[in-house]
Amino acid sequence: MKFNKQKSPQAEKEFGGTLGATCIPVFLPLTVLYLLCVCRSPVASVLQWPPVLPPTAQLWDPLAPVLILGWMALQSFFYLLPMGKVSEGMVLKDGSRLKYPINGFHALCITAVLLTLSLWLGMPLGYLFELLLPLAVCAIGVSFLLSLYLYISSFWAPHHALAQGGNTGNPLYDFFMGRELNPRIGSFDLKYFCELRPGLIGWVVINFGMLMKEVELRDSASLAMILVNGFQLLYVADALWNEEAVLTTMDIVHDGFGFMLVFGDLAWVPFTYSLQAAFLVVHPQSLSPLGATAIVTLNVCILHLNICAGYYIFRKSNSQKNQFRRDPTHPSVSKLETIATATGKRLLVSGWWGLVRHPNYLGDLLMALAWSLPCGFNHLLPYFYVVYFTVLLIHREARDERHCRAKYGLAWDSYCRRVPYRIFPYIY
Ligand SMILES: NC(=O)C1=CN([C@@H]2O[C@H](COP(=O)(O)OP(=O)(O)OC[C@H]3O[C@@H](n4cnc5c(N)ncnc54)[C@H](OP(=O)(O)O)[C@@H]3O)[C@@H](O)[C@H]2O)C=CC1
Ligand SMILES: CC(C)=CCC[C@@H](C)[C@H]1CC=C2C3=C(CC[C@@]21C)[C@@]1(C)CC[C@H](O)C(C)(C)[C@@H]1CC3
Repeated sequence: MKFNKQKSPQAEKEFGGTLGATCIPVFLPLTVLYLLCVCRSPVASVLQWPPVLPPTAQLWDPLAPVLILGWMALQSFFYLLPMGKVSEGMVLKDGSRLKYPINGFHALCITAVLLTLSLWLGMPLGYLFELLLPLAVCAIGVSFLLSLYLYISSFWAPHHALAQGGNTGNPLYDFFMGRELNPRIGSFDLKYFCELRPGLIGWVVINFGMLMKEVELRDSASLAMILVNGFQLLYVADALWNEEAVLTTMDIVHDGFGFMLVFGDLAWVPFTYSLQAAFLVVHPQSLSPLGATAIVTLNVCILHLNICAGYYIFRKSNSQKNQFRRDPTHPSVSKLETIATATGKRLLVSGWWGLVRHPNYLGDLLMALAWSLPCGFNHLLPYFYVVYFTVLLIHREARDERHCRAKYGLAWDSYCRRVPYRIFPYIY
């Protein structure tokens, strides 16, 4: 294959352009380490000054690289096992479609069996709490190395395999955004694998490790810890159960595979999304009889908020769009009102996608809130996820809006007139 230095015509750079692409890879890894330190400090205040810094000895453990590389190898092995069906992705620029194994849920189940077995063999899973910082350091290191490999190898990819946004010719920006859309080693799809396997399953394993640490320290798991573990396990199991739907998301269809996604998948998700569980290990929510009644009532409300409101909206809207994009004639979506676009694709303007322009973000945000509430109201740290996620989704919605306006032009404008609110009905 020949060396490809061709650039795509690029209107405007995203994420703050070259400056953003230079600062974010420094700032975000430090944020992960900082949050992990804050969460185990007694005060657990993100606003604490001077900030809590870890002694260098706490950043490294020789076990960490073994665990991270072993984990990646184990999940790659599950990915390659001939289990589950094979599905096709969306049509690519050259008219072809890639094939993807749909066996993520199998991988989660086998991981659960292995975890149970290791518990039975007496492995101290609670030790993951002590290892969090060195594991995060290694995951960050792996993210940099993998992104570098992806950047270099993308020069051998054919021009039609490059992502629209990540080949501007500016090395820092392209390294950050990702040049190639679907980098593969043989039939092994690196982006699809990283998006759903090592980080997402790693997140629930870390959560479970925090639960075991709590059992070690206080002989039983708290209600708050059980709720956080349960909600987040539901989220991850749902993502893997509906794995096929990820093939119509922005990450797979539009974004290149560069540092932003690699680091997001391998380091950011497992180590910041598990902050609530790690926080609860050091900051248990004490329960007086009155407090217990209030907490149980609150938790019933949280359960409803998470499962009935958040999860329902999130799942239904994602599945509706996925079904529509795969087969608009399917009985579950064929009666929905749509508008035509010049590209031949249609846009849904009724059903969930007629409520707001991103109903799936609304559901996701409601769930995010439900994950933090069990941690009480005395600290900001457990609410980090809600704050970060709101910012991420508002920014993501704006990016998607720009892409869709460029793709669909006037049809997108008429969709916006029909469905004026972006995420929150009557608010935003
Ligand atoms: N937990 C986390 O950290 C994160 C979770 N998420 C979740 O991932 C899920 C996927 O999100 P994301 O990939 O951002 O975006 P979407 O899955 O919403 O995909 C956006 C695309 O959907 C298509 N689309 C938009 N409107 C319509 C319509 N009316 N009718 C038909 N198709 C439409 C367009 O693509 P086209 O027309 O080309 O098909 C658009 O580019 C969401 O639930 C989100 O909450 C996202 C980011 C982080
Ligand atoms: C701050 C930073 C580095 C941001 C990078 C963003 C990534 C963390 C997220 C971009 C899109 C994501 C998705 C999920 C996880 C977070 C990232 C990678 C997702 C896999 C979570 C589970 C959901 O069910 C999902 C499959 C819909 C979702 C897809 C998008």
